[in-house]
Amino acid sequence: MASLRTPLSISQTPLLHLPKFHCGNNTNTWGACLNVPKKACFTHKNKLKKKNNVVVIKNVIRSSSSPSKLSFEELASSSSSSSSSSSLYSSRAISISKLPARTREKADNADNDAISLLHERIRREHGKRELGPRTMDSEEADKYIKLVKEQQQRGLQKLRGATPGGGGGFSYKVDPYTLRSGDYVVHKKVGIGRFVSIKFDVSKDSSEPIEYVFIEYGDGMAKLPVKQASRMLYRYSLPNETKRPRSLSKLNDTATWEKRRIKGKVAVQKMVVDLMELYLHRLKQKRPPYPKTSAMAEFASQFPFRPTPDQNQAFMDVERDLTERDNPMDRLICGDVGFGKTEVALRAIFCVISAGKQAMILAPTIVLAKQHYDVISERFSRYPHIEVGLLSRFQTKAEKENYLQMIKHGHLDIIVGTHSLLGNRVVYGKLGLLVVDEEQRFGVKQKEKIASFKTSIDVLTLSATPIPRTLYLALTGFRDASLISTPPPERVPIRTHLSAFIKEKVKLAIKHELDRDGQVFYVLPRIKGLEEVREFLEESFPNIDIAIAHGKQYSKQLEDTMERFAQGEIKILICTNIVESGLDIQNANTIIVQDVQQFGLAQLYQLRGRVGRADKEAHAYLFYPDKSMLTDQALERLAALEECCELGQGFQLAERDMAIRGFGNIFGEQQTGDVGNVGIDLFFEMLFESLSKVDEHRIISVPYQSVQLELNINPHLPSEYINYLENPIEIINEAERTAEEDIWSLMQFTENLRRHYGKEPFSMEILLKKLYVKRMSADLGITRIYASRKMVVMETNINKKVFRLIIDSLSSDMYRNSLVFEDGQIKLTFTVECRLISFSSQAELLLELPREQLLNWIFQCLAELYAALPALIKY
Ligand SMILES: Nc1ncnc2c1ncn2[C@@H]1O[C@H](COP(=O)(O)OP(=O)(O)OP(=O)(O)O)[C@@H](O)[C@H]1O
Repeated sequence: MASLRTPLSISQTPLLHLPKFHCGNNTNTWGACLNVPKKACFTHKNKLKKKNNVVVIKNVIRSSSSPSKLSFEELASSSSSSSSSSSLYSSRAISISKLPARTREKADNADNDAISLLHERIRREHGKRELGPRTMDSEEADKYIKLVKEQQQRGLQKLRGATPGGGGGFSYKVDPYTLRSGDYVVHKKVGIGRFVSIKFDVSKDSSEPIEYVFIEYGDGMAKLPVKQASRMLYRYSLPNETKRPRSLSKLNDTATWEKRRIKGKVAVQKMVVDLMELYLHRLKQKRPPYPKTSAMAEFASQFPFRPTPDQNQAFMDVERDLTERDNPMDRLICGDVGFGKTEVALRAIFCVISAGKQAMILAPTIVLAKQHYDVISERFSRYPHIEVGLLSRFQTKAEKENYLQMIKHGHLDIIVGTHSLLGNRVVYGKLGLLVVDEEQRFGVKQKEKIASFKTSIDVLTLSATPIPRTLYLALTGFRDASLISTPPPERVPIRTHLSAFIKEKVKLAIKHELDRDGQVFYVLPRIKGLEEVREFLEESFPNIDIAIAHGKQYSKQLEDTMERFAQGEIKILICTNIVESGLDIQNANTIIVQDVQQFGLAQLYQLRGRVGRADKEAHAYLFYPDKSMLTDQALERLAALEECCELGQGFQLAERDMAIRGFGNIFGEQQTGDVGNVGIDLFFEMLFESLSKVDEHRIISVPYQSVQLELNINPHLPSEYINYLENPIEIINEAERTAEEDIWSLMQFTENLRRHYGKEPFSMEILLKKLYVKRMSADLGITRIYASRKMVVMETNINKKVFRLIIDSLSSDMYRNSLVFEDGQIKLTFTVECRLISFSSQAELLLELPREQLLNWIFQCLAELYAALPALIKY
């Protein structure tokens, strides 16, 4: 007892200043300061200098028979019996979890110990995302995974014509005859090389010459029979991408490539898991389903056309999202221009506002917003109680203010507008649905704002040329998507004419349209040339009404012009791409685009889609100034547009666009690096492989308490440390409790402990490691760990495929070579480690090994295995 209470020598060390504690009446105090010997491993030198507070540390009340050293178990178990005494000093003592929350800091002088390294690694490899308590049970997870897989299959089928029931129909391999000299190619077994040529050559065992593909590698030339090459070669980058690999692989060093390939595979797997978890997170947001009413059926029956089968499917999908699911909808309606997406949105709006909520329609341009407003007002005209409002810059300040008030107080049911609706000044009383038209045309900040809506309200996105990422998400099944791939009946493909600009051609085209009493769009990439065109056209067609429209016009003027064009008074509209998306004027069936090379592919596709929206044959004339002035990229784009002239080719076009612009646009920086490692086609093959196996790579954690660690280690904590801890029992209990919670809580606990008491003594480190081992085991589905002869055996619920993936994720060859999986057990053989720890005995080594060393070894091994977790779906 005396030793417990004897303060440590003052002369030996600088003062240890810890936060000031006030003691309860029954606690013994040691006085104002406590000095700790320098050699005591738990001192925290750097901290000492910084802190100025004076410390009052309480002593633990213990009976005189208390041992000077307590084992962890003894401490923990004494907690219940000593709870009364514990309460004596716990009322004001600081619990570790209540300490200042600078939890991400490292303990200054504990940087290089195994626990700190594990923390660093977990933060690096698991990202900032903290897993938190898992609320999803296996059954729920199964349901979602099934959903994702179904969507994935539907998406793939629709987008690429894959056969149902499998990923068939895909081939990422390249046809060698399409390669150009200098193209980078990837051979799955050898790595990245540069295509040289295809030439006839004689093989070793035949005199007949056959065709070979010659590929240059870092250390020589390889030749591959064409047949084999078409099975083994992938493109490194897309045909129009100029991306170069860092280096060429070497024929004599396939191991380096193999490592790179496996690294790529694991990265892809992690990406899939990330997407999956994001998706699941969204699915966990709840809102009550909307009621399904007869009024909805009545509203639907007022649609003047017979819906196409794809429209019907989209109606059903959306209705199901709203009325059957209890989490907010985030659905993409992908349909080519003019295929009838608007009606899908209108029915969703009806459903939501019938339940007393508001709906907001966000359009990329004011012209389009106005059109939506007109269409909605017309479609809802039989429901006079439904208030529709358009918020636009055409309004005066007072009008705007009035609208904002109406929105806020829920007096407007449907609000249409541009991005101004996303501003902070707009306060919604009871917003239930957001419809976003052409999301890709909004800026980054606006997209972020839109994304922030998605967790709380239903969002429906309409898109004709989906941005690559959207397309990709839809394709992978992580976003709900309905595809409208068939046009309304009687639609005729738009005839596209691409040529150099000739005034006569322009005149002829316009005359043809005017002769059939139609209207013409004349589009330029900039405002500057509009007047010049007007002069030319007024000269050519003196009796025809011609007007100019662009975004910089005085708002009222623009509104009037658009109105008059919609009414058919104006026959030729000379404009910028303000008419780009969504505008639906059925009588305008000729569009002329001058300086076509200055538009993006998706833009052009949209522009072309302004015509041919009824049953008349429509024409799109795309003029460039002179072919010699076009860049290769521009030519490629235009050729793509001319090729995709059939109805419904918007998706192919989006893909082409994606190829032209490069994959950096779809993936984040990290993924771009991963793509760079293995090349785009192999990356995609891996991606789809990983997606199709998303349900196989699941890890099912086990309860922490069910993990049996049969190592028989119960180290005793030195009495100095016990005394030094202001509340050892509570601290020890808290350690166990945080370990039981999750790894992040345990990490936080350890860091706080170190921050306040310095690096722990060896025996405490061992105790902590036991907790980490149990925590990591529980997360990895390991239920029992024991030593058997030369092995450590870990009984687990994982399957062979998961084990394979874990092994692929390991960064250390040593563990890769010493781990095997057999009959539900991961076995860690001793031989490799044996060298490391210089043990020579051959038999029963593990039993002879110091227990602490064995624990360290297991700790390190689990830390390695743990790095694979981000690549696994966790439940
Ligand atoms: N099933 C149908 N049969 C005939 N016409 C239809 C059908 N569905 C919609 N339409 C009409 O086709 C035109 C284009 O429809 P809508 O504006 O909904 O297309 P969209 O997919 O939104 O096109 P965009 O991407 O250009 O905005 C509209 O005039 C609409 O009334």
